Amino acid sequence: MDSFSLLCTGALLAGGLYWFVCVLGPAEQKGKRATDLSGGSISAEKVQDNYKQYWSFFRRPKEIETAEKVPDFVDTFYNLVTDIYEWGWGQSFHFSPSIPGKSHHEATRLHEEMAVDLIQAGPGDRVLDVGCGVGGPMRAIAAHSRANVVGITINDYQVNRARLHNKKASLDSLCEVVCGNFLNMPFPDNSFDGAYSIEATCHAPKLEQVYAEIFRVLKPGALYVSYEWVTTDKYHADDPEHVEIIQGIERGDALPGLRSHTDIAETARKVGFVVVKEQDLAKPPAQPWWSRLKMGRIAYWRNHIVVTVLAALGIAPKGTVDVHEMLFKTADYLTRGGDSGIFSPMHMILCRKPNDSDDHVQT
Ligand SMILES: C=C(CC[C@@H](C)[C@H]1CC[C@H]2C3=CC[C@H]4[C@H](C)[C@@H](O)CC[C@]4(C)[C@H]3CC[C@]12C)C(C)C
Ligand SMILES: C[S@@+](CC[C@H](N)C(=O)[O-])C[C@H]1O[C@@H](n2cnc3c(N)ncnc32)[C@H](O)[C@@H]1O
Repeated sequence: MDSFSLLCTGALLAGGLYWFVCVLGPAEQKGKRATDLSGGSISAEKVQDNYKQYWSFFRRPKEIETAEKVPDFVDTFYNLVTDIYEWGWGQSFHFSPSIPGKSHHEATRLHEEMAVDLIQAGPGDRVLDVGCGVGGPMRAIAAHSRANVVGITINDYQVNRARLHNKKASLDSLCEVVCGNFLNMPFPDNSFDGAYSIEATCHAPKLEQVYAEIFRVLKPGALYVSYEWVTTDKYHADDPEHVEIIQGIERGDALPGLRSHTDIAETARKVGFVVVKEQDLAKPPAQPWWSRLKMGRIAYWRNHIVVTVLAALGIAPKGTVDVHEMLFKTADYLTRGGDSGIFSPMHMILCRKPNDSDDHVQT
């Protein structure tokens, strides 16, 4: 073999190795492998139909307004996206402000730890994670605070993923996961010492309903913190570009309608909470939360090729390509929402359930 052929063979082998390790391997550190992408609890042959069903909610707006149908629609969404999220983003399904000198992973963890620090939970406390996903935040929070965390999610595929990850991380003695609807939780009144929700209550058709449920299960005096998805004071409903961005975010993220930042504290007070603090964590001096989305663009193209090849080979379900394309477009709407400042995924509200002895004057 002459040296040119040797060079070509070497280059081919290196390229193949790169493809195997970087392309077919997890897109995100500790994520899922592309070859394991599934439709969650939906069988492979039904993924495409379920994707069409998901979109039909938006074609018939009356249907999405029917509040009782929203949890099923959200459940379908998470069957479709959970594996892709884990593969391309990791085990925490939320944003966090970028922190110079820190990795995405570290910034995510700090954002999660801040939630449990705000509700002042510690060893022996029983804390509720409202809309827990596959449990990335739950594990970080349990490890940081040593509190017992109980997570609830509507999606049974996520329950199994979260339990598996809890076991692997040796945190299953502190972390428990329940499948259920956060609008009607299977927990007794006054049974938690604290609660948090990270980018999850935006899926509730009526915020009042989920806040009232959280209020019910908290012990008097307990704290609750939420990171809410909202439109900011820069959003103008009469600007067609603003409307296009917000509708794009709603469609690509299974949202029954984004709320205004002004609705959050008002709703919390309405159900009986005392509002301790409210702050949009996306506002400067915080660094952009959407820079991670922007930086990932090349990887999304690569992922698109991987998903297309795997679906063509029958390794990934057919509809995976459509779901991936939807997420691709959603990433763009979210980036535009961040760049324009009309949208925030981290409007933080810290609330307290009053003690029975408190006078009920709202702060
Ligand atoms: C809180 C919610 C989810 C927020 C984010 C975790 C997800 C929102 C958009 C998602 C993604 C967009 C682009 C995908 C990309 C095309 C793919 O190749 C790899 C995965 C993505 C990066 C994916 C990851 C998760 C998001 C950033 C909502 C639902 C309330
Ligand atoms: C974007 S994910 C965030 C997950 C998690 N908080 C995290 O940051 O990784 C939203 C979560 O809310 C859950 N969810 C949405 N609607 C729900 C409902 N009605 N009842 C219970 N969980 C729900 C979803 O199943 C999903 O786990």
